[in-house]
Amino acid sequence: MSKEHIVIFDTTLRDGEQSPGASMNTEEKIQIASQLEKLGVDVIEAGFAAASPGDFDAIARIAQRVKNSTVCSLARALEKDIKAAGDAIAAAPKKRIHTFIATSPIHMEYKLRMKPDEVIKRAVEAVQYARTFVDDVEFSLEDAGRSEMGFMKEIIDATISAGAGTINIPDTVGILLPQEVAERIAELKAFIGNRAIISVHNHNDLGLAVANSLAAIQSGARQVECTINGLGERAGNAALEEIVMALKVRSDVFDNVETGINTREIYPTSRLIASITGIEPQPNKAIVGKNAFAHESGIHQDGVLKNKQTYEIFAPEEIGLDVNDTLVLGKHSGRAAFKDKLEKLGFTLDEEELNEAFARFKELADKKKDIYDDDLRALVTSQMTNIEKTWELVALQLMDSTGGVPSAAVTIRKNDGSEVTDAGIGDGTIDAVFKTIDRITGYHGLLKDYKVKSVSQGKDALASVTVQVAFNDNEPAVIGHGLSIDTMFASAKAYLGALNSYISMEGMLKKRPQGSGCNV
Ligand SMILES: CC(=O)SCCNC(=O)CCNC(=O)[C@H](O)C(C)(C)COP(=O)(O)OP(=O)(O)OC[C@H]1O[C@@H](n2cnc3c(N)ncnc32)[C@H](O)[C@@H]1OP(=O)(O)O
Ligand SMILES: CC(C)C(=O)C(=O)O
Repeated sequence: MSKEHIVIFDTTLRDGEQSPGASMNTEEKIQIASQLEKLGVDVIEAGFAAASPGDFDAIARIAQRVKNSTVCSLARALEKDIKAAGDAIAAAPKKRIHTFIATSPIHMEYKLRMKPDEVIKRAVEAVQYARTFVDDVEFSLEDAGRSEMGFMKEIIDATISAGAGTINIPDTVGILLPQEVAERIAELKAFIGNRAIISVHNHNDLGLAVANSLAAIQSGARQVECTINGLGERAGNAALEEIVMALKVRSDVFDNVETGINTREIYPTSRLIASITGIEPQPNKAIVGKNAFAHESGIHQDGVLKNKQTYEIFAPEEIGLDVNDTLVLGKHSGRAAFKDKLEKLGFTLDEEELNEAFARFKELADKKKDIYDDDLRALVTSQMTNIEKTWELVALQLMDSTGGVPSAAVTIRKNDGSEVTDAGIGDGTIDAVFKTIDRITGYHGLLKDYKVKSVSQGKDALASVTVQVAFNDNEPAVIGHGLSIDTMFASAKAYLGALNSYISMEGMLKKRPQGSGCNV
């Protein structure tokens, strides 16, 4: 019996980016899109072209780069959004416009302030206009989970006739239970038949997004929208890795369907997203959490030592988690091993990028005894943020004593080659560093958030610092990342990263809510 294909529609770069703090810059998005293509996703929702010039640019560049997956942009049911989407994806060999409008009574009355008839008319016009750009148009009934069945059928009928090939039934607020999803999708499948592919897009507000997606597949949905690590607005979306592995591990139940996902790329993709967004999956997260294959208790360990299957329902290798990876990188490693390792971790670098990363790896290996995979991920992802370095940290000297006044001497280099040194005091050492940088650069930053985490293991672990700084009262905070084995050095780099990002986007900031800068 030939199996039916489940279209895996990844929206990490669109809905995933709607997770607070998950904004990614263009270079990072391109890297992620390439990895999603390697993972084998059918559709990459690369962003919302009308949202900002930065989003448009990222989608356009992904459209030029990605060859095997369909590149998609979201668009409201508005001419200007659809035009932006169509223009942004124009270069892609396979392209889709995804247009949507809300269909629930509460959204139509209070948010859109439109009558149901107007909503249908707008949806039809949107789909027809989208078809002037592409053959592949998806229409979503936003808040379908709270929409009336009769009205959904009416708008679905009209939009299929207007040219939509995929009809998406999102549970936008994550309110449905698996049984309800199963019944609703079965009824819509009977209504739609083979006129369009039924898709689902489930949010995780009650922790049911994956269960609901699987229930939908059992009722006839043939596209699932999902994100890596379950990122997404509020409590997130259905996690791609959980859906795909559930389909695979329980192929006895899902015996009539298959996906095109190369499951061995799941773990590298998850790590790439975590290191770029700084959002780690919770340790007990299914499939990709740090503890997903850890056996802590004696009885379990005993069982696993005798036969792994006593407590493991699939082998970690199936998701590309190589527990026996014996390739150890250190100061004596060469380019070949380095490149091979990066490829295993999901990075595809061109020659110039590889040379730069290799030089930085050697510098790190001189300072640090053990280089872990997470060190390499941090090293490469920080390099990918192609923000022009207007200011670069050269040296940092700190003085702090109990009861004394913390002070910092900072030397930074401007992009014209000139170096400036100054010293200042502050309420703490970090405050002293940031204030001194302000004095030298002439900017005044207000620190909104400061986070430090250890990237790998051991006393010489890399410190990764993320700051959010507002450089102007009227503008939102800018993100900066810094990486060093010294926490204060990493902090200064993160602050300069945010400043460099702010300077490079000064003109654009009024349109774009958040930037991301990185200094290593
Ligand atoms: C369920 C989802 O996840 S939908 C995707 C959500 N993602 C985003 O919103 C991220 C990108 N968004 C943005 O950058 C901005 O909201 C923009 C650029 C799209 C719009 O910005 P603004 O023009 O300032 O509008 P704002 O965001 O304040 O309000 C949204 C407007 O779109 C309207 N709208 C919402 N959905 C739709 C739709 N599907 N079709 C048509 N109009 C819509 C709202 O009714 C509201 O209109 P109003 O201003 O006439 O009341
Ligand atoms: C635009 C749609 C698909 C969406 O993100 C939602 O309804 O949650």
